[in-house]
Amino acid sequence: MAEQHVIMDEIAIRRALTRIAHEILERNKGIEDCMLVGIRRRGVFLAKRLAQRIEEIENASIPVGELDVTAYRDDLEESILKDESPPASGADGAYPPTRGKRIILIDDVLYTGRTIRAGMDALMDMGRPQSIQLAVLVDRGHRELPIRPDYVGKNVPTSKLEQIEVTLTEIDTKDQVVIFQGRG
Ligand SMILES: O=P(O)(O)OC[C@H]1O[C@H](OP(=O)(O)OP(=O)(O)O)[C@H](O)[C@@H]1O
Ligand SMILES: O=c1cc[nH]c(=O)[nH]1
Repeated sequence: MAEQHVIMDEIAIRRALTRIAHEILERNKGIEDCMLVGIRRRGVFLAKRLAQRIEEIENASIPVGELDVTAYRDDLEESILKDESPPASGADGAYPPTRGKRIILIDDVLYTGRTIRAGMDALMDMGRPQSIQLAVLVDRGHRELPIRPDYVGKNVPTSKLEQIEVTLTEIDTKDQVVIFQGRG
């Protein structure tokens, strides 16, 4: 098995999310009209953790939505029909209203930017938001589209041969970010 290096442990992930929660509040001057939207799958858990921290800091709740970008990807042989799979849902399965919201889109890793492009298209199809901001736990560079994050847990310069893997306790054994040599 390829050698792995831990670049963020549980404590580092926790601190990064706490910092991002404060940055979101500072930039938006609170949470009015704000909504967190996590990209499935791990972005959703990060969004829920951020919502919890924001709630603790502000003593007010912020809506959380889930986004499945599969139908909007540009790397599928045959795109799944958009109306066959609903792109988004709230934490309780209901569609959250996105029109007019300041949306903070959340994902674990930002690489080429293609997932985020798909996410923005999905959001636009659901109703015109006031704005979209982007929060990621790790930015590893190598963008193929003009997309940049507003909030970053950790910038990790990488080669294209390396892989970043984020694991979260909600679905994995531990909270951790590792880097290893992949297939590029
Ligand atoms: O900027 P990009 O080049 O689009 O890469 C980033 C995406 O890649 C990963 O998802 P992946 O499709 O590998 O699936 P996973 O969530 O199951 O890991 C990651 O979770 C991001 O969503
Ligand atoms: O290294 C990478 C690239 C894209 N997505 C990941 O999760 N890791």
